[in-house]
Amino acid sequence: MSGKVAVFSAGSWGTAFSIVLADAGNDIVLWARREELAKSINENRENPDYQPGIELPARVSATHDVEQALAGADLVVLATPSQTLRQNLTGWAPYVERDAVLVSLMKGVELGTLERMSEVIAQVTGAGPERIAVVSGPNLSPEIARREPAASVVACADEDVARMLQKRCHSPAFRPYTSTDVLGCELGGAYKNVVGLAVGMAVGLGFGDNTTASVITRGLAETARLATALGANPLTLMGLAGLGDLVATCSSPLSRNRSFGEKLGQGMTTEEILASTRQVAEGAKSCASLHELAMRTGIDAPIAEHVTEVVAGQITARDMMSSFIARDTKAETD
Ligand SMILES: NC(=O)C1=CN([C@@H]2O[C@H](COP(=O)(O)OP(=O)(O)OC[C@H]3O[C@@H](n4cnc5c(N)ncnc54)[C@H](O)[C@@H]3O)[C@@H](O)[C@H]2O)C=CC1
Ligand SMILES: O=C(CO)COP(=O)(O)O
Repeated sequence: MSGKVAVFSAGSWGTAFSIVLADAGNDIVLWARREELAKSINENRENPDYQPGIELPARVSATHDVEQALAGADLVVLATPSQTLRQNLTGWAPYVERDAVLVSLMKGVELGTLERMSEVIAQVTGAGPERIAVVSGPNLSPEIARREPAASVVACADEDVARMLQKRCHSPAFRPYTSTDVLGCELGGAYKNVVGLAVGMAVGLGFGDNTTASVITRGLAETARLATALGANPLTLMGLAGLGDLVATCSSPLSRNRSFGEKLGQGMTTEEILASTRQVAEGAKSCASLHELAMRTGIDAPIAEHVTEVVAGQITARDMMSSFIARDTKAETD
């Protein structure tokens, strides 16, 4: 099964996932925000800004023209920073083919509205749940771009659509599993970034594996508590889009969220860290929306709460770790 796929945009994950889709037999048009980047990708077969040193397959071409990217595409893959999706998609939506399936690769929750990316897509495009899908799993983009073996979850409320997407992105190095739990996959993906920040802070403070394993495990408990309260299948959180992604993010120096946390742990401020990178660390924004979502749902979320405070400069990473230990004691399963 193959066809034309439009990928928005040519950042780290959009570029790496284009390689997966091309290896699976699709023709990809990769939209780049900057015209000169699109030109450079077409001329040099490489995205020097986001996946340097990786040769792009012949099936991948780039454009800065939205209409050209979307014409005839039956799959539209969205990989912008989460907080920019609504505004961007509002401009792109008029050119999306009527029956195209919109696929979110994003791992964030919108500030203010507290909406997941699939909800933003539904509102902006009017697409029904059978046209909205999510891909989420332990997929650090530099490893995917190098075609190192990895698995992931493709979720859509309509199982037939999930199966179609599974076929469209099953490549020799990338193994997708289907799910109908869109909410569970999205919350797993967004929450692991926040836990990755907390783990990074512990690493930056010089703490070892007991500390990081404790934060990872309690992070998974916190994620599952909120996601299941909102209707997720608990097994999703034990799978690739939950535990799998949490392990990859929290253990890898390639993770931008973990690295961001590490710098906070070493004493840098959020502003200093943001000024030092062009890539997005979604957890630095979604910590606040997830904390608010947890409060609104009546769920205890100390990791999201404290990470939000550290990112906002209200407490230090060391304060956060002390507070985790000093909290009222309780049963593990409460
Ligand atoms: N990089 C990775 O390993 C993975 C990333 N993701 C998720 O994919 C999403 C995108 O992440 P990355 O590609 O890694 O980010 P990135 O920072 O590498 O690239 C972001 C892309 O969005 C564009 N962009 C930035 N601000 C924009 C704006 N205001 N309007 C339009 N375009 C804008 C940039 O030009 C760039 O093409 C995030 O939600 C991230 O959590 C998910 C799985 C893996
Ligand atoms: O989502 C990811 C891996 O699955 C990428 O993590 P970072 O955004 O922290 O780099």
